[in-house]
Amino acid sequence: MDDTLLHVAGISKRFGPTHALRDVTLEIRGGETLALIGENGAGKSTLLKVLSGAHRADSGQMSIAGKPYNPHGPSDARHQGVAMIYQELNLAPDLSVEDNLLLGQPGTGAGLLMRKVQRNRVREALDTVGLGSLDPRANVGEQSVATQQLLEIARALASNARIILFDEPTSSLPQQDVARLFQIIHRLKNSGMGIVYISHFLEEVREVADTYSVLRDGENVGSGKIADVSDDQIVSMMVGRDVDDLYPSVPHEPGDAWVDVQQLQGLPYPRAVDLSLRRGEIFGIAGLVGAGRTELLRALFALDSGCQGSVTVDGRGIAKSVKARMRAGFGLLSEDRKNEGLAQDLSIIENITLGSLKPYTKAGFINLGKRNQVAAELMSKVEVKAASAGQAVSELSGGNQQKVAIARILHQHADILMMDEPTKGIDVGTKAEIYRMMGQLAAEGKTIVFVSSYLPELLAVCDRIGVMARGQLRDVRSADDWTADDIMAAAIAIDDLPQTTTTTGLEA
Ligand SMILES: Nc1ncnc2c1ncn2[C@@H]1O[C@H](COP(=O)(O)OP(=O)(O)OP(=O)(O)O)[C@@H](O)[C@H]1O
Repeated sequence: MDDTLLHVAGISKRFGPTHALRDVTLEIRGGETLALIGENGAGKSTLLKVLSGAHRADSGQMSIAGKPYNPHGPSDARHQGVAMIYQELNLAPDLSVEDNLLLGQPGTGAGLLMRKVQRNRVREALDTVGLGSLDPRANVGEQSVATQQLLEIARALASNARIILFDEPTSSLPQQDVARLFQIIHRLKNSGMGIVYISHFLEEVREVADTYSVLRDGENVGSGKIADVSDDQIVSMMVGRDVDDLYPSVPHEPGDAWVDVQQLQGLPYPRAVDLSLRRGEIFGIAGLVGAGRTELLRALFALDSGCQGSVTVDGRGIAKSVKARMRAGFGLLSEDRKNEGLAQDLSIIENITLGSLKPYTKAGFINLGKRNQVAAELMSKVEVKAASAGQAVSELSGGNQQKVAIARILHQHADILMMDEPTKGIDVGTKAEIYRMMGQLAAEGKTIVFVSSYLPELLAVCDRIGVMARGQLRDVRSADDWTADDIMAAAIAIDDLPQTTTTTGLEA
């Protein structure tokens, strides 16, 4: 018997000159989780948007349990049993849990009996996602990101979804919530639903998925059972060539200590941080979500008023202003690229060069040719995939936006590059390129401060690693003297009870 739940054949989708999907085919059975894998810009999110009714395909056919499926929009897709869980959560923060779960469903506000049926459905959905003790009248805006994500799933269940689509669902979750999410995905799958799951972490893919499909440049390049392929095989399908080293290292020798930080104090984090950084070293910072890692970088960059403490570079005290810190060589890659990082409506070129137009300006005129050439070189260095350098950043895939942000701090010629989760949302092949680039920059004598929640990359790439816990930089050692378990132990302060630990990271 054919137990195909979702069948997708010959789907194509263009955005102007960009062929985001070409003749894509996909199949999911009930009780199966399919991992959708591919480089940044390969078309994964576009495919999920077509499946969830947010985009209309230019051509191709879809069917659910043998019946044609052509959603007119996301709510029509939901009515037909397909729900999408986005990275950015989509609930109404001012409404109650119950109202959110019933939003857009037929019969809301109808008679008492209907209301009772609906309440039961909400209860059941909350139970299934492990939120049975949550008050349905509680306000959604007061819940944590992890709870809101579970509520999104509960909402899909309350609307009788048969197929749930997840677009990098772990990217903003702490590790203990990741484990819970995986349990729930397994539960949904075992109840006969079909799941599609996008992730850049192969460890995650192996943990949740039964089957995989790899997209490259919008085309299917491989599919099958996840147990039948190695990580190397998946990576070479993604990038179209063998990648022999996922953590390439460039020889570099850390030199003298030249940045000295004393008693750096924020409101309330960081707390009395002393730190010494050497030329040509990659200094990693590990820690749990909320431990103050981002705040430490912001304080070093003098972004928040009210910070105390001294920062010297080569023995010179540096004033407490962003301008002074930038002049002294500091550059910051923010984790929050949407709000703080990039101007979404401006082009790639403008985003890369806007911070420092001086090298191209003469008598008040900008030498556009030169500027464009430098931007193009940086784009190819970090391998930004775009229709053209003039394309608006908002039209790029998430990972490619991150690469533009990296190109921008390279353009500033910063000597002390502070990178907050620089590989978040970046595919494995490009991650390797970023590690290589960090090694090259260190070999040129630059200092890199690398905040990451993904322990394998910290351990493989850094010269030294410090662990932050509750605002303090507690323990700094040579990377060779750390293991993943030691880092976890240092990151979890004694009174922060450990729940689940893995060796892959401290958060997703
Ligand atoms: N609204 C849009 N306008 C123009 N181009 C778009 C639009 N949405 C996506 N694209 C392009 O379609 C291609 C596929 O993008 P998509 O977001 O599907 O990639 P992805 O595989 O999800 O990447 P990532 O891993 O970086 O999230 C990219 O080249 C992207 O720039």
